[in-house]
Amino acid sequence: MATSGKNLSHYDKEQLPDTGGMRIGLVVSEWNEEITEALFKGAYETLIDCGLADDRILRWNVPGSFELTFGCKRMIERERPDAVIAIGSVIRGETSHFDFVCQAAAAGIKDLNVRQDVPVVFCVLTDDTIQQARDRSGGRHGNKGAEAAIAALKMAAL
Ligand SMILES: Nc1c(NC[C@H](O)[C@H](O)[C@H](O)CO)[nH]c(=O)[nH]c1=O
Ligand SMILES: CC(=O)[C@@H](O)COP(=O)(O)O
Repeated sequence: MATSGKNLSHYDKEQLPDTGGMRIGLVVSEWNEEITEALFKGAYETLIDCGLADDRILRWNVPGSFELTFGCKRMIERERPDAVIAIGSVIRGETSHFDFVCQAAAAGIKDLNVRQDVPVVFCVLTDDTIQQARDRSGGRHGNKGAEAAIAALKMAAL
């Protein structure tokens, strides 16, 4: 099912683990700030709605999606959160740079999940147009940040 077949913001709090005591980190890319701030808002509001206090939510920024892997790695080393959400927005331009940034971000975050024990959630939009990104960061398809927050809570409880 493609994103167009579901709303990224829908979740059932009854299906969630006990979030008491959890601490969730968010590493946010500054590229396409309109989109990444909307994704962060969706994730933050969902975490609060699911019972986390503001002081249990940690945010760091990185320049772009390519740097998400290092930012998540460094946050895990220094802060030991229960899970980390990597937030980015990659929008296709004129060259193949899009492909390399997307592949590096996905592979780096996957590798973090394989090589250490804090779950890292992939909240990186990879869109052909700004409209596609807007539709998935609080628009007609919901907010991938909300989806990522739910994934982070579930993974932190494993
Ligand atoms: N074009 C986009 C980028 N490019 C920047 C890279 O992520 C990286 O910061 C740079 O290559 C220096 O290492 N990043 C995004 O997140 N989104 C884009 O659309
Ligand atoms: C994803 C990118 O790096 C891209 O936005 C850069 O644009 P361009 O390929 O036109 O240099």
